[in-house]
Amino acid sequence: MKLQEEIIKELGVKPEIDPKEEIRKTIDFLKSYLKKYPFITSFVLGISGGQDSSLVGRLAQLTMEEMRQETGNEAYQFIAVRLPYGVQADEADAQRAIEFIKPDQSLVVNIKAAVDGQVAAVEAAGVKVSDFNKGNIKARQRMITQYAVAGGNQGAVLGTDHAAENITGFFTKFGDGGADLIPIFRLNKRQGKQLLAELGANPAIYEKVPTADLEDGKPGLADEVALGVTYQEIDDYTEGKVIKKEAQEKIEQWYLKTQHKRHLPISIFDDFWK
Ligand SMILES: Nc1ncnc2c1ncn2[C@@H]1O[C@H](COP(=O)(O)OP(=O)(O)OC[C@H]2O[C@@H]([n+]3cccc(C(=O)O)c3)[C@H](O)[C@@H]2O)[C@@H](O)[C@H]1O
Ligand SMILES: Nc1ncnc2c1ncn2[C@@H]1O[C@H](COP(=O)(O)OP(=O)(O)OP(=O)(O)O)[C@@H](O)[C@H]1O
Ligand SMILES: [Mg+2]
Repeated sequence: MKLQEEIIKELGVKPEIDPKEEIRKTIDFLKSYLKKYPFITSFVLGISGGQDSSLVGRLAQLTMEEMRQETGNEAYQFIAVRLPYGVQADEADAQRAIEFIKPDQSLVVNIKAAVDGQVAAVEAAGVKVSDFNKGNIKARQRMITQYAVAGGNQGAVLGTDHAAENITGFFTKFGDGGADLIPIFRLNKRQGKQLLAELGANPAIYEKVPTADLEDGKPGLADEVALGVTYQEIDDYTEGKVIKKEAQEKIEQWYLKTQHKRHLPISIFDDFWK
């Protein structure tokens, strides 16, 4: 099988989707998980103001509303967590996302003291921490925080991993890659936008330039610049289309280099827990 076909099969991407159907499928997936494990009563997710956490956050909120209605159990709650490092330059975008999600609960945990403390401790041991490496520490600190919130709320941590990010391994291993359930795994970036439009999101939410925003020295660095390939090219590739040779090579290089990262969290395609 051609590598492109193998990757598409592994990621489970469809060339075309019905957004309504995918919304239903995602909510049903999350609900069936909660029904299987009734001691989990909350979902926890960091909200950055970007596309992916806006989508997963809203889907999680809708899931909890349906769970409360069906069971009468008010303990079912979605907890949105703002996780700025100091003051977030695009805080207004994060607030716009919170307004769209309408989470049952919304918390703010500033990760700066923890990240700076961790960097200082490692450097005191003689290991220089680059700005890039510190960026991954930020992502892992966000993971630690989300698990702390889940731990205090009988919760599970959601992740925003999706096909257009998973394919290039563009996430921090055990950072934003560390989660319990990844509800939009199988969708590419443009399909995520279709779901947000169907959910009535302000287009500014899904037109925002995707950024990991992890490096102090490169604020708001666009994913597409960091990757050297566009989401349009990645999305086309995951839909089985023929794309420019250089872009194809770049995507496949990223895929092969990051194979070690594609493990663990439970997706809609896992059935061992059913
Ligand atoms: N072949 C291999 N087999 C087993 N393990 C391997 C390995 N190669 C590296 N490793 C391990 O993996 C580590 C490197 O992986 P990792 O720490 O993830 O670091 P790395 O992949 O180098 O960097 C993460 C990338 O993801 C981007 N990111 C992160 C977070 C969020 C977003 C976003 O879009 O929001 C993007 C970030 O900007 C950066 O470009 C190494 O330190 C090593 O421990
Ligand atoms: N500043 C932040 N505050 C809270 N959570 C964050 C923050 N930065 C990153 N995260 C978490 O890490 C995840 C990965 O970041 P990523 O940039 O891939 O997603 P996004 O910001 O939601 O969307 P986009 O990729 O379009 O920027 C986010 O979905 C979110 O859960
Ligand atoms: Mg982002």
